[in-house]
Amino acid sequence: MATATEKPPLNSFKFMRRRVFNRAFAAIYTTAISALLYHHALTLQLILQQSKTLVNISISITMLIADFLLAFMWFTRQSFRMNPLVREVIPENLEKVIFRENFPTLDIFICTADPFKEPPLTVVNTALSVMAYDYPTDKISVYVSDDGGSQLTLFAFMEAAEFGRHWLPFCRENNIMERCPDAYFRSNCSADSEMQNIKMMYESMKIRVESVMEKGKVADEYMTSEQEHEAFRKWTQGFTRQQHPSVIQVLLESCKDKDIRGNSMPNLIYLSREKSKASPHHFKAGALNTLLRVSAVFSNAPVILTQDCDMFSNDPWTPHRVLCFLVDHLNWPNLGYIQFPQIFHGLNKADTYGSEYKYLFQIHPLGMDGLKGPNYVGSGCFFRRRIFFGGPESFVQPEIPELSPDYVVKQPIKSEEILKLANRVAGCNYENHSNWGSKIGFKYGSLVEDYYTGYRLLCEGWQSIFCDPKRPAFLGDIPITLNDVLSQNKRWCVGLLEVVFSKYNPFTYGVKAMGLEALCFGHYSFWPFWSIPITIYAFLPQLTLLNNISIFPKVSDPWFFLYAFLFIGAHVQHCLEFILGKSTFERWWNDQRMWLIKGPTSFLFGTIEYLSKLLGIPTPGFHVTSKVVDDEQGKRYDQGIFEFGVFSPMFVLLAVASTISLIAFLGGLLEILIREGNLDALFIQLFIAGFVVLNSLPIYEAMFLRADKGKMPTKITVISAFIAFSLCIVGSFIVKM
Ligand SMILES: O=c1ccn([C@@H]2O[C@H](COP(=O)(O)OP(=O)(O)O[C@H]3O[C@H](CO)[C@@H](O)[C@H](O)[C@H]3O)[C@@H](O)[C@H]2O)c(=O)[nH]1
Ligand SMILES: [Mn+2]
Repeated sequence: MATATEKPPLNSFKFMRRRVFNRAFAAIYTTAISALLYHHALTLQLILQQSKTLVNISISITMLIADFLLAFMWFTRQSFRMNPLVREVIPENLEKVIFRENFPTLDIFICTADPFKEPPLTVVNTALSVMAYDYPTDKISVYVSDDGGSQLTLFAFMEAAEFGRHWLPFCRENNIMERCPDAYFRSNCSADSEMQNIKMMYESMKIRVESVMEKGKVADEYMTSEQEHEAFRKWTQGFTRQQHPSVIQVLLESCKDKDIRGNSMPNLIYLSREKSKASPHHFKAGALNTLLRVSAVFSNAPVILTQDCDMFSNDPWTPHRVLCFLVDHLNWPNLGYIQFPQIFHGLNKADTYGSEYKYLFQIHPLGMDGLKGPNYVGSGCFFRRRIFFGGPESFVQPEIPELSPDYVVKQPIKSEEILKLANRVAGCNYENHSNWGSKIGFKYGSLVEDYYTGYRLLCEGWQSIFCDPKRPAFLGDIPITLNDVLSQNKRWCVGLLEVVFSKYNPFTYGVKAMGLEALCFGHYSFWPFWSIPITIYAFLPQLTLLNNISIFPKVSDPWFFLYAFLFIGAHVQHCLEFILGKSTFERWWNDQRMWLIKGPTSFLFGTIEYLSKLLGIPTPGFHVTSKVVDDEQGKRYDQGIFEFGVFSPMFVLLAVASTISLIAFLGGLLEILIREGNLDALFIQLFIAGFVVLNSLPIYEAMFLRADKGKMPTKITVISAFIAFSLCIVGSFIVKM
């Protein structure tokens, strides 16, 4: 073992050169924005002096509001650009610094919530991929939280425990990188008999799980031991997803269960916390807090990984990379978590729905890493257990000593006493009158529990680190229909607004606690507000264009160049950032298109849903994203065809906005070409309408040209065309008032 002085390095970082450019550009752009606001003030003054009509005044004020909000969002976004840094880890050096026997134990949490939206086989694959980490197996404990309370999921895990005994040694002996069985078998085929053998085992597990799924329950013939019968007896008549006792099943016990080579297996524990309609369960945050407690009782590892059920491990060395930061304790006494990016497999070439969320998951975290650290994104994040119990200097003691992060578990996990305690802390009333969700554990109060928890932890004084290795550490599923994408985004918006309107608002509370970093969180929290400028820009320039009212500077006016610079500058910078982040022009185009689409849909409807919730109108809460792929939809997705198909009120507004732009663009062109209208004065409006039309091409196609199941439902096309024409008529009446 190397001595302290000659310890080889485990990690390094460097600030990105582009921060210099970012800062210079930010200075120039700030000047331009100030000029824009000044121009707005001038216009408004002029209008008031000329005592024009109420309509003119309202138009000016509305455009001012839109531009002000865009400017504000731009301003907060610069926080990500001031100090980006990249890190590197050298896991090859790890075992020169710390012996394998001294690696800390690791508790891995996997959350699932619905066997029909999250197929148990997917969850099982995720679990197997992390059980097979290149890490001392007796130091790993995998906990599966099943909020769906489904015997189907438990059954799949019983099968997985058996299959794992073959899979783990197979991966180890063949030094396989893809330790998620499904991903491995999809990309490898060989005639090698060992591989054929294990593939057959996997297939037979798959068949068993799928046939149980089809039947909807686990029939007696599938239960092999008395222990299994015992476990499934919990599913009595009155057992429903919303109301049932806790189910905790130890499927593998590291000190007893061995793989086929005689090496120990990791602990594998199935948990479905108690649910009752009478007590709130706080969705995923509640599930994670139960996992924190139950895992404390069984193994209480100092390091925790949280994982969504569809995010499998793509690199067995990930824990090594994490340790490269964690063993460096002295440098980072306040280091609380290490976040890996969410990266997705199965994206189509163009990334039609911008599902990569390049900024959210890959570009912005680099910027935050140069400040206090990246936000927590719900999956692929390694925590120190201690972080959940108060700030670095202010430890908060949990109500029972067994849950304390420094408590040492003394009994075997299947002992009567331990199981009893585990069931107690998984009870739905356990958290009543306690600090869970406020001072201890994952924080309650927002549907984006990841964003909110990360934010609060950094406010408490913890730091975090972003680790983005070349080979993605995890790969996840993406929603492949527009409705799923927008519903997910809408849920996020509701959660973000819950934070904006709480006492922890990033611009007030956050700025005091963490300075510049708070603007990053503030920027995200204001996402739903984007609906205001985008919706204004989707309607106002178009409706005024149709009525020959000019609302922007003429092309011959020097102020025109300011508008041109602001538009081109922002778009070119985004596009460059995208391409430098190893993406393509096409993906950038779709990303900006999705941003426009979200304006009058998810951003706006998220805001409405939040307001309804305030008024006590029931809302869907945490609507889990479906991970099941319909074959036809999958095909269309691969071809890059937009998927509408269902009747969603969000689509109505989207179709109205696109139709109005089309009418305005064609009307404007006619006016200018045939009647020699004033191109000089109307150019910007014509350009905006044209830009929306260009972005809306797939929407027109879905409304008017397609016949497949994914087209815009005819009902929506008719309703929205009717609304669009009515709006045009009403608009022309109003301006003539
Ligand atoms: O009551 C619930 C609801 C959800 N989940 C789990 O939470 C995870 C995320 O749910 P999903 O429907 O996939 O949401 P997404 O919007 O795709 O997830 C992103 O956004 C969430 C916050 O809204 C984060 O929790 C996730 O980590 C992040 O990937 C899944 O594993 C679910 O099983 C639960 O355990 N209990
Ligand atoms: Mn997800």
